[in-house]
Amino acid sequence: MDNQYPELENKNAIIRMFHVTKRYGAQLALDDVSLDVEANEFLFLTGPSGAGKSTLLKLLYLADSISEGQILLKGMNLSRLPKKRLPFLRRNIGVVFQDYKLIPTRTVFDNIALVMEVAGASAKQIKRKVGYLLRTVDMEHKAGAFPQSLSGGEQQRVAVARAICGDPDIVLADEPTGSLDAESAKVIMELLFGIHARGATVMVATHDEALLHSTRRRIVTLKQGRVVDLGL
Ligand SMILES: Nc1ncnc2c1ncn2[C@@H]1O[C@H](COP(=O)(O)OP(=O)(O)OP(=O)(O)O)[C@@H](O)[C@H]1O
Repeated sequence: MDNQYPELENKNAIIRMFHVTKRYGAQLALDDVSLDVEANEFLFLTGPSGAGKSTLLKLLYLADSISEGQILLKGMNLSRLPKKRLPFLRRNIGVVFQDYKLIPTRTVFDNIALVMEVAGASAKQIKRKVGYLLRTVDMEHKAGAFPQSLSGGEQQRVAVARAICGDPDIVLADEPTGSLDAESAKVIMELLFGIHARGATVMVATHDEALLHSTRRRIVTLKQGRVVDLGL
């Protein structure tokens, strides 16, 4: 394992952040964040607007690079990862965004199938898996529809199916219920709890006070880029 901090060895952690700082120009988005996430944990990330929640998730799904510090994902140091290993690592991470980010020119079926297509799965494998996922998120009847014809809750159900299509070990969700009504939000959270129950590590960034009050799971709180409560 490419671990610069052997004194902090934690064999159960699937995500390890050590003194991570992220700057956008002069703006400090994350400030000396250290955080371990255990394999198969379900964890909430919260904090006021601008606290750094999206930035933290972005660093984990490799959409942005860190300014200082280290991140180990499944024991791999992201700063030292050869570029050719990036696609492999990305396939192990499913991402759900607040604004769904479905591809407008592809059908529901094809949006979900994309991850498997890229990974080189056969048409038969794709049909079986996407069919199963469509049933799981109760969207079988909309397989041929295009995203713009769906409600927000339906689009988010498709986005969750897409996120888990490649059987990722880690699912990162950034305000997945932020633009949904209470009933749709509940469905999305149940899907995420289901993914967790099947073995994935799940991190959910949210402002949703009702959700946070009703949970007994770990809540990590950020404020102005710093972790102010590890929720342990
Ligand atoms: N691409 C960027 N360029 C410049 N500044 C950025 C960029 N992305 C984020 N920031 C800044 O970094 C800080 C953290 O932003 P971030 O989006 O991570 O917060 P957040 O906790 O997710 O907020 P919200 O709950 O409003 O989504 C903010 O001050 C933001 O303005």
